[in-house]
Amino acid sequence: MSNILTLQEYEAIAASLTFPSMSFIDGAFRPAKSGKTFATTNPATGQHLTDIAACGPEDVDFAVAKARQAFDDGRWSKLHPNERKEILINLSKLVKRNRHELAVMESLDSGKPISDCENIDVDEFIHLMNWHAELGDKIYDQTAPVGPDAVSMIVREPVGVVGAVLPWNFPLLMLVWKIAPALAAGCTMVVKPAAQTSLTALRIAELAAEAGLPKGVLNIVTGSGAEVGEPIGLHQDVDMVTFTGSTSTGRRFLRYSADSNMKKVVLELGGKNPCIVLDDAEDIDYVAQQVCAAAFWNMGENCSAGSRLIVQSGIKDKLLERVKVHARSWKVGNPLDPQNALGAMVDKGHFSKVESYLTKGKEAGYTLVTGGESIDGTYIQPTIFDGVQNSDELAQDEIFGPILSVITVNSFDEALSVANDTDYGLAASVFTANTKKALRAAQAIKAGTVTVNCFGEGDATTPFGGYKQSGFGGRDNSIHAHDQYTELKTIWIDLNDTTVDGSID
Ligand SMILES: NC(=O)C1=CN([C@@H]2O[C@H](COP(=O)(O)OP(=O)(O)OC[C@H]3O[C@@H](n4cnc5c(N)ncnc54)[C@H](O)[C@@H]3O)[C@@H](O)[C@H]2O)C=CC1
Ligand code: BAL
Repeated sequence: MSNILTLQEYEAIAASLTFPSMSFIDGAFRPAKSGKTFATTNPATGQHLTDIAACGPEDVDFAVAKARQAFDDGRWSKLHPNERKEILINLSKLVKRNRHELAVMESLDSGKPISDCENIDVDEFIHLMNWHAELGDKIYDQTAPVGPDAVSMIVREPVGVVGAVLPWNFPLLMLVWKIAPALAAGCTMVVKPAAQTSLTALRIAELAAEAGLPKGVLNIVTGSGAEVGEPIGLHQDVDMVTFTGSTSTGRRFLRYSADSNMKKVVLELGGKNPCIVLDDAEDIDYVAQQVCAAAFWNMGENCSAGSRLIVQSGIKDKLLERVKVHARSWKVGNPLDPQNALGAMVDKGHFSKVESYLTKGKEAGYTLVTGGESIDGTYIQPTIFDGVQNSDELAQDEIFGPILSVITVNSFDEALSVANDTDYGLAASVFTANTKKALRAAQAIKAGTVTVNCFGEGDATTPFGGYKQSGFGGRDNSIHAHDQYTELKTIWIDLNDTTVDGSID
């Protein structure tokens, strides 16, 4: 069943929305202790949406204290797993009930196309919250094979207070990737959404309270990276940080940990992901469609975007013809119009960054296959440059926009070597009719996810994260995400009936 409404219906919802504007700490909306605010605008129209609490270190201290109290007194961590499950499933139901409001809020705040907000961000939120809620009371601990004279239990315990620092490209999705497994494991949380896109996280916290989540368990602190992200990273009473964002900011979290309490750090970082198409790939039209999805989905504002097309010379011309046709069918414009597949870039700063690569591509003299223009200082056309060398800036930098670089290779081995010639290692796709080559490629490519004859990121059941400078310390999604929010404890019981003086009882 389609959840998509008409443009007019979305505009009516947009006109009726009230936007949350304060941080959510200890079960209540609160202004920043300093009283400061910052404006949040709709990147597609420039319309002012609301002023949001510009929190600082003192608000982080307050939120961490409340999360610590909520963890230590066991109101969540010691609740029966079954009861935690019920509350998280209630939250999932409430999101479903409010799905259109959340989808519109997400689209207005981020510039993302409404059809994606509905069919991906909101739908996945509902699914992932349910999936992890259901997992929470189905994970068994273990005993170790220690022989007849002892019993050794290996038990999982929630890590404690988890800080989550989020990006702006998938505000709802990255929120649920972090909070669903962490809450299901029994942790309490202090979450910092990206300053550009704080609205839906605040609304989710409100819905979580309505679902029965106890006070202090999920706290949302709004503000900048320097004023909120850094104090979370450096906090002595935060036990773990999970971060999704740029590799340079991820690096800082390792330093914050080293400079504070050696908190556990999990980083999901950038990518410059290869999409390999070999000469023997079948169904070229489908391959072209997938190449475009990899490059242009979410305006290319996607860590797993397939932004390097590594194509074997024998199939290249035929493939590019079809890729060009598909790229031109991706309509760009008003994010609230369900007909549009690409919306606005998230803000002016990011728009300028991406636009500068259009200029660089033209100045470098690459062949412009399609696109190449920005629109209204807001949108970027799906763009393809052919003739790029893998060592060039366009092929090495994470542009985070709808710009595809085409790199031509002459052999399978060259394709693999070019694919791995990057600092990143998040995702890759390979298209070939030869199963052995597909598996050899999947083994050889240093990336956390390799898809064969399709583009994708896996699903709730599969771990997501990176090799090399794309990730560190763990994986989002799947049972492995749950693991990262727990500590392993060994409990050893000696069964020998010996007393202190060595005699048998
Ligand atoms: N892997 C991914 O999913 C993402 C990658 N990026 C990449 O990063 C580039 C820059 O985008 P940004 O928004 O600047 O990314 P960023 O990595 O700086 O921002 C992500 C989060 O980190 C916070 N943050 C920023 N500086 C911080 C600091 N010093 N200490 C603690 N937290 C801090 C931000 O407020 C935001 O919540 C993009 O063009 C893109 O290439 C951006 C967002 C997501
Ligand atoms: N592609 C989902 C994760 C991310 O872009 O950050």
